[in-house]
Amino acid sequence: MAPPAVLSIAGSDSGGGAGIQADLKAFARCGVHGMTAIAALTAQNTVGVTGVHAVPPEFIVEQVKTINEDIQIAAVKIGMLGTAATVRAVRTALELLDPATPVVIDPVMVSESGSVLLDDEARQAIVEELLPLATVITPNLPEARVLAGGEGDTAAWARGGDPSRDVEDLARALHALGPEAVVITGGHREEVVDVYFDGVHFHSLTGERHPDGAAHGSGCTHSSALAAHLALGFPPLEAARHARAIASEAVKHGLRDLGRGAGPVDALNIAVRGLTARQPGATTPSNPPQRT
Ligand SMILES: Nc1ncnc2c1ncn2[C@@H]1O[C@H](COP(=O)(O)OP(=O)(O)OP(=O)(O)O)[C@@H](O)[C@H]1O
Ligand SMILES: Cc1ncc(CO)c(N)n1
Repeated sequence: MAPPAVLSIAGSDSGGGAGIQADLKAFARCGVHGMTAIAALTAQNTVGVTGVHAVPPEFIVEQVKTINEDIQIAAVKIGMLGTAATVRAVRTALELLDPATPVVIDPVMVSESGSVLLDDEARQAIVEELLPLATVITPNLPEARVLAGGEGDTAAWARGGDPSRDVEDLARALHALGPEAVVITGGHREEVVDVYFDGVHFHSLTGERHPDGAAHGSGCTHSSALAAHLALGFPPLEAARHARAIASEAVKHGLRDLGRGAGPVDALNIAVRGLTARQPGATTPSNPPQRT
């Protein structure tokens, strides 16, 4: 039987650390088939983002429509969108799907390197058009502060929003915007604790902190792993626990030395697997693929 197929609607990170590229690695890590509708292109490396190129809204819808005509979409993860026109296209695309499809929204605003990835009109459009359709939303703490209305613009992210609101207060405010559950991720806190709120109960999702890891793409990995676990049939709280553990492990194995800036997470532990393959005596494929 084919594994569940999970769709990421998100931006491309040309450096391979975050965005669609991280999502596909997280899907593979979780044992689901990954599919993509690319919503924006970034020219990006570990140091920063030098350019963003929007995808025509009709083509975002077409990517989702074409997948949906052929393959059963078991869950959707939504990442970087960039503009309000893109947000509206994603809303149109979601309306094509079975309404029971779980939707995880990672409201990406700023890259690890500090570049703004969402304009202010788009932030408002996410609140109005997408959050009410979400099964789970996964803002980090500064994104939660901005979405909950403590600050007027996305650039406020860099200032950390309004620090006077505690995490539970923020989770309540975000839940009131319509998602079934809220996970405020903890990568930006002293203790890396993800806070889960389903409208009734709070849960603290704890685990080790890896201060020496590499965290570019941790949020993308987390939201994709969460969507994958919903597709695999886990209830949202359990899916959030697995997602925290997988993101944390990906940070621990992160490729610190890859570039000059914030190194990417490594959900597949590629570095170690590469070393293993280069060990003397390691098995080589008996039938290597032929170049044609
Ligand atoms: N240093 C760390 N050690 C362990 N787990 C971590 C660490 N940093 C982040 N995580 C985990 O990674 C997940 C993503 O959290 P984070 O708050 O870093 O997202 P983000 O800021 O959106 O990420 P991104 O860098 O992609 O923008 C969470 O489950 C968080 O607990
Ligand atoms: C494309 C893309 N999506 C998300 C993030 C957030 O890490 C990023 N830096 N780039």
